[in-house]
Amino acid sequence: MAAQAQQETALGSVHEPVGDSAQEDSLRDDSVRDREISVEQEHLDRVYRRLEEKIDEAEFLMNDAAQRGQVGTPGALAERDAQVFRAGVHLNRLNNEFEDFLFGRIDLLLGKDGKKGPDGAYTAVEPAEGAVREDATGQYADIAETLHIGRIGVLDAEYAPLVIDWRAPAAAPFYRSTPVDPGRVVRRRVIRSKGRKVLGVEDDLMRPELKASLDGRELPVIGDGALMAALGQARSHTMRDIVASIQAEQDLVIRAPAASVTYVEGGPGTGKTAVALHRAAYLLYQDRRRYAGGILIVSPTPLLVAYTEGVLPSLGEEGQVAIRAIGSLVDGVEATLYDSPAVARAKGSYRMLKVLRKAARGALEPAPAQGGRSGPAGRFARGGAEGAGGTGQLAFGEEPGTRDDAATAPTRLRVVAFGRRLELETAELDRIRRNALGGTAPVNLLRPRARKLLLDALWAQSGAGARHTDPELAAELRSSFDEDIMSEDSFVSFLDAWWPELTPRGVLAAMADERRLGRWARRILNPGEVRRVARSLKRDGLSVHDVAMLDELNAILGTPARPRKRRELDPLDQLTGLEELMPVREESQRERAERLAQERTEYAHVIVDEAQDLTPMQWRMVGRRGRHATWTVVGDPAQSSWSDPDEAAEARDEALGTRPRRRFTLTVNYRNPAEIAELAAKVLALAMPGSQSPSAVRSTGVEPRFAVVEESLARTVRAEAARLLDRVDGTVGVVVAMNRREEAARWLAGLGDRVVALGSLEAKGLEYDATVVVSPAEIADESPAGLRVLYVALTRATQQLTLVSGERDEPDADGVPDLLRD
Ligand SMILES: Nc1ncnc2c1ncn2[C@@H]1O[C@H](COP(=O)(O)OP(=O)(O)OP(=O)(O)O)[C@@H](O)[C@H]1O
Repeated sequence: MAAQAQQETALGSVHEPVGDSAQEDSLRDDSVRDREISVEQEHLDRVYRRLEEKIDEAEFLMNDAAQRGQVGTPGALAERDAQVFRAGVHLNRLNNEFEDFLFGRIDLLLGKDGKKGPDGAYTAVEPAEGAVREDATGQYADIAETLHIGRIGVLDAEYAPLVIDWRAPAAAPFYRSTPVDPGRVVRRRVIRSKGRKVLGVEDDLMRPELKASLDGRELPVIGDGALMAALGQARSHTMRDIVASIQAEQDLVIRAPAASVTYVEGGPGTGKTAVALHRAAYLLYQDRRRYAGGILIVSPTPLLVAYTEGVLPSLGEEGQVAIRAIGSLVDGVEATLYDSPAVARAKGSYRMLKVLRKAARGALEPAPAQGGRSGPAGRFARGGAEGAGGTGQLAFGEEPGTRDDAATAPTRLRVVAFGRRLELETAELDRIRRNALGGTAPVNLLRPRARKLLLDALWAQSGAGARHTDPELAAELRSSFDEDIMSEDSFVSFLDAWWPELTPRGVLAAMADERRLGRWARRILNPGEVRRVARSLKRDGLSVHDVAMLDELNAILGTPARPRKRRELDPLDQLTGLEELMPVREESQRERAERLAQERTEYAHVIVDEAQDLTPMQWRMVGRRGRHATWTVVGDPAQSSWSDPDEAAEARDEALGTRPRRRFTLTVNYRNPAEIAELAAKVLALAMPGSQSPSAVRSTGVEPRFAVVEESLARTVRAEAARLLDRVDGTVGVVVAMNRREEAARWLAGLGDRVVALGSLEAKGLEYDATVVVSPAEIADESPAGLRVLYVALTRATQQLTLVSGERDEPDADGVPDLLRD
């Protein structure tokens, strides 16, 4: 398996012909390596000199702009602003991207890149005829062109490229060429540098059969290839970019045209998350104006957001991309709680949509009386307007209900109009409410309709209409009747209390009342589900699934139009000199960008990571943020923790609409060594019989270890975690069933910050040098999707895996739990 993957991923490593003894070989290797490093160092020095010139230019531009500013005509001021802004951006980019921005090189045969393909990469990259020649010893050729690839493009003074931006079409062969399909590339080199110093080079040979020469010398090849070097590195708590070693099948996804939906499936460790992040950077590079509308990346957990959020800045992209956990998609809300599987199932499914629609309308009704106490009826009915004279005097006592608490709604309305006492009783008010709520319009937008129906009823009761047969006179009278009543503060207060503006949180709070929820969920949820959901809504704090419910309620309730706020004074309007302008301009640019990002509710492109986990309700929430967007959806059905994948697929298709799908599959597992991948495949066979696991790209020779609990679970897990900490340089993750999260953190106390405990659902997307998976049976039994969750847990390690089994796992004599035996 591993060998086959190696072939496909261009990992060939061929060294320059060397001498007789091993020692001679190694000396010679070192001197070739040093020579190659100094070649790249020379190039990097040239690039830095050029960058310094560019910085001088940018500074000159800014000073020049400052002088022009003193002229003071409006035209000159506008030009000054524009120049200062451009120069500032330029300077900022140069300063930020100075570190480690040159990372690649390709040496190419003679030939010409063809036209740009639909994905922006060059098509027809075949060598020119005669570029490869043949003699008795085999094929030979000269290197005709060398390109250096980096995080941004740099041109020399004559506009020749010193560095090509990794996203430019000309850089595509750096990623696309493989030994199977090399195009013009003979050697692909990854350059490791820190600041201004080149530290090393790693080469992959794309045409190992070819004897190629560069400037009259045979082309040397150094190292075992960049991919292997990258994969072997210890993991930290943050993800690294893979810009220097993106593989061909991944590059196809990264550069796929943005129109419609790019749909990517692939097993654990195939680089889906990495690819999604690099794709965001690529799309911005391709069409910055289009994506000024923002790119949203939806991630399953805050842990994965924290793990991945450094990648885009390292690729030079930040501002336009928002990475949000699915529980933080609604502004101002951060879900920290997890629901039990049964509650999650009820809250996440389409059934909940029906319940919410009923709740949103039902929340306007007064809550049933509790424990023998009367409902709110009496509290709002206080006669007292009688005799006050005038028109439209309304009387009811006490404070009106708060917006979030429809339970205090009044149940009687008294008003004196045209000298008559008019009164609407509970039954009439209820009838009017039901009438106003007919149809599906958002509840908060129905208030004018409800007000109109109230006035109709009061008018009818007054009998004034019947007394005037002249329709014009009657209409005039009616309109003054309405105006008088509506201008009374007390009528407005009654309306506020009887038809308050409902908030999503208010409705959710109303659903925590089991009796009310029971009414709204009749024949939709079973009584057990009603009880559990209501109980879960009583807790302080929100769960991930509550957030999708809040967002749905927001759409169901609607927001009435509000009077516009006065435009705030722009501080820029107040300033004169450049000294003042610079910091404020900088500040307000950033602030403005942040404000825009906060206010943004729709995006130009939406990327969904771990898409297999979204519930139908979550798909609806995400769908609302990309109604006019193009999409990239990455996921792995075999890792889904949602119990009803068919229902989720239906919701996904609804969110994505009729946009055409372009499908890709990633097939190579870059994370797990073959030894771990093979063990995980056993669980995959149980979880999703017949599905294919990705091929592991490397093997470590270290088999997974099986440990059995002896004295106590806590001790065994702690000892196994400590053992792994000794064996790897980077991180160790201890994955337990969700209900053991807190105790597991205590078991590991004092072992240092290289080790973390996490619940099975939190392990999504993360990776560690080594993992301890605690009681596979517990994880598998947690939910109907438990086996798939276990598959996720087993595929988190880059080097070593230990399984700890308790009694429930029924380990055999070798400690192998029942679930993982052949
Ligand atoms: N081309 C590459 N070069 C170097 N490292 C890579 C490459 N592709 C993937 N990786 C590494 O492989 C690991 C897995 O990648 P990633 O997390 O993106 O996979 P995934 O498909 O999202 O996995 P999962 O489905 O398990 O969450 C990461 O450490 C990533 O950096």
